[in-house]
Amino acid sequence: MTDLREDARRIVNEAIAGVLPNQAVEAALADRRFPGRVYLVAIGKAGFSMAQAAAKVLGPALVKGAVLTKYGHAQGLLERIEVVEAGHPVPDRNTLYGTEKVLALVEGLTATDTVLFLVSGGGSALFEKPLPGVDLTDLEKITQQLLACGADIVEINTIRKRLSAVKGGRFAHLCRPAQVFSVILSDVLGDRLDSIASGPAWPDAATVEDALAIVEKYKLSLPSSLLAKLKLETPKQVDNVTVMVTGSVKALCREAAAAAARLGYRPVILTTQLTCEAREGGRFLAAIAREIRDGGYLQPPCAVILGGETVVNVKGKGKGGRNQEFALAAAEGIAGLADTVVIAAGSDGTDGPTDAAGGLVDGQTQEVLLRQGLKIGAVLEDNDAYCGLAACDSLLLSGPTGTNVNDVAVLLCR
Ligand SMILES: O=C(O)C(=O)CO
Repeated sequence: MTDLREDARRIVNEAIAGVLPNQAVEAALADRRFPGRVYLVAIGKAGFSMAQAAAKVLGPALVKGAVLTKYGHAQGLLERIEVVEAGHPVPDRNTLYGTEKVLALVEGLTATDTVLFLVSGGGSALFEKPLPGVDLTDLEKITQQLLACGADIVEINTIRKRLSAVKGGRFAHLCRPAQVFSVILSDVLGDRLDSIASGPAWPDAATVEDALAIVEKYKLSLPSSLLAKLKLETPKQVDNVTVMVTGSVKALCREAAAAAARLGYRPVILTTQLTCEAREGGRFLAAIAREIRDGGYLQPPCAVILGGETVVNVKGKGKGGRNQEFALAAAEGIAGLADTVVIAAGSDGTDGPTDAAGGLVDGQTQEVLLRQGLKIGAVLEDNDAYCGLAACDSLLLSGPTGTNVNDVAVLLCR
């Protein structure tokens, strides 16, 4: 009989392999002919693999390009394409440097030129030029507040768009008169094009009122200069863009279900739209495990799959990410159960500001931590899931995967 933990790893690895963007980008470009010169811009955590796939299809038709991706996400050099790594989730100097490179690339194009714009999640932090009057320190401070307050990605990006000269449709305007052909790997539930990477080439659906309501809801502290920027309307029309969306958390969950079935588990995808507090998600999945062990709901061997993007309200000083909090909370809920594991992973391989993708726990995890004097409740209170999971050898350390379509959690019962 195979090891339950190994099965969980395998299911997640195979699910991620099934949503790598390479094939989708190749398919999107295979029969497409662009009339004039083609310039490539790829932003986001999957930027390198998307650019690599596109360059392979375009061959000599590609004049030049730029990739802006997160530190550690470049996988080598690409001919005629400059690769810049930068800060994520908080933008840094390299973000601004890389963005200037991109803007130089699209300056002075003609109406027959095409900007092939490859977009993946993470692009908001990696592609940024602040509006005049906003500086990098302002962006760092507001990003940190937004990430810690429990706002979801649509809310976070509603604010980001209003402080930026490239987000919320403004990049598409800067490419004019060239046409923009955009291939988008979605990491936003419902595939909202104005939210994925803050929609550099899509009109902003949010209004000034929406932005101010978010400031009020989360009691964000902003200097009056930034508040004034939030009151400026973003472009509501973009007329030089064609978009193809590829990949999503739904596909990730379907791949996980198929991988589980191959290993002999009965798979059930419970939802692909989980957006609650991460630890609540973990507790919920643990409650389902208990139900299964009580003889209800599903017969083992089974795999219960959740997909989505949970949030964390950061109150402590520890280190972690939403998938790590999810897994650790689940460990408390499944404590003492035999033949039960929970794995929670970000498909990009980097959960929160850490080098871990998530966590993998079982019915013994809580006991192992208690023997070291660590109580799961206290670790979660300090938002220190990384250290908690490290202490019981339960971190997932895959490294960057080359894709980014949000998160998956799997409960395996045998
Ligand atoms: O805005 C971003 O960068 C995200 O990760 C969501 O697409």
